[in-house]
Amino acid sequence: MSTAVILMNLGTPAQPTAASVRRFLRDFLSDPRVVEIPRPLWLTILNCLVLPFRPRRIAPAYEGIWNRGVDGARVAGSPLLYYTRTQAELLQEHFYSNGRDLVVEYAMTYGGPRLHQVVETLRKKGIESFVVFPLYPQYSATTTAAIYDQVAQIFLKSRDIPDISLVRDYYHNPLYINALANSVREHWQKYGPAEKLLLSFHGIPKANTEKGDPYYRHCLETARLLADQLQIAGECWQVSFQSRFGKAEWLQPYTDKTLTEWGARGVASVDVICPAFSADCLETLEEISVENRAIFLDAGGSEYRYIPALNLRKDHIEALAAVVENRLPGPK
Ligand SMILES: C=CC1=C(C)c2cc3[nH]c(cc4nc(cc5[nH]c(cc1n2)c(C)c5CCC(=O)O)C(CCC(=O)O)=C4C)c(C)c3C=C
Ligand SMILES: [Fe+2]
Ligand SMILES: [Fe+2]
Repeated sequence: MSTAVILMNLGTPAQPTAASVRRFLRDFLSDPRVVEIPRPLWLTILNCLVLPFRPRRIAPAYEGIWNRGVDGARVAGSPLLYYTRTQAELLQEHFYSNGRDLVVEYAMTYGGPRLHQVVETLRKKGIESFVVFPLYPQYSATTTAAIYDQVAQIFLKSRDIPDISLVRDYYHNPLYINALANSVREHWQKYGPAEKLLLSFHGIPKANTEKGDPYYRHCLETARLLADQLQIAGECWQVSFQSRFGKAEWLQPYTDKTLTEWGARGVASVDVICPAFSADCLETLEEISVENRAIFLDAGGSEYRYIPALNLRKDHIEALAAVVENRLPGPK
């Protein structure tokens, strides 16, 4: 039976323009998995307060990262799209060279390419079995479950549903933790370790955790496993949460507040890693590498270094391959 792996990530605007960002945000923020405020109220806020203003504010930030990957490397268009597409190509090469007859494609939850289009094209090519792989190591209903919903929606009216396997999470996968640890060690070899290592995860509303979303627990477990592997003392590292949106309380401690406190308290140098992002994107290349750097330096810090996402690292592609292999029938 021919099998396809579909790597999935969040999605990104088609262009770094206000019109394009508006289209993307409308699609993304209309998903009830992403914002759980009661529908009529949220749609009013979205249409009257968010979509008329946020795209114009965010478009310049997208402009700033467009065609530029980590360390200023030239990439085509949106870094998130570039890294996801190239991850799919590298994973395809990995399987070819290991004699595995698997097709690897990619899709985005919002924007494009859409999952339903990718699935349709693959089915026309005779694919009968799918591994849908959200590139979110830590499960959250706001991200991973949104992809499960799309899979269910695609086959809602089908009689003959193909074999589908969905990867729920890989926050404690040893190869993923190992790739993170290697990336930190290589960074330390280049620059020497900073006084503190900040593990900044994308936030979600605190209420989601209270209602049972395991994301917070998954983040803490990834952090503990990484710190164990790096053998760093408790006072040298901390978890924080970035990218909050709206007025409600999100998971704490917040990344920007933590950096302000550290700068003011005399912490001179900090390394920042973002383990929830499998690819560099707006939230790492702009929010972490530019905005939060300025916050730390303004607060009194002197050295701020961002450790890139795992992106196209060989050990990352091998970790993704291992997660896929676990989903396939046959000897492991
Ligand atoms: C409104 C609520 C949001 C939740 C909940 C949320 C969860 C969440 N997001 C990611 C990963 C990414 N988010 C990205 C951008 C982004 N996220 C939100 C809002 C929420 N995210 C917005 C509004 C945006 C767009 C930018 C902005 O307007 O500020 C991205 C980057 C996209 C890109 O184009 O580069 C990623 C990736 C995770 C992992 C997560 C929950 C665990
Ligand atoms: Fe987000
Ligand atoms: Fe952000």
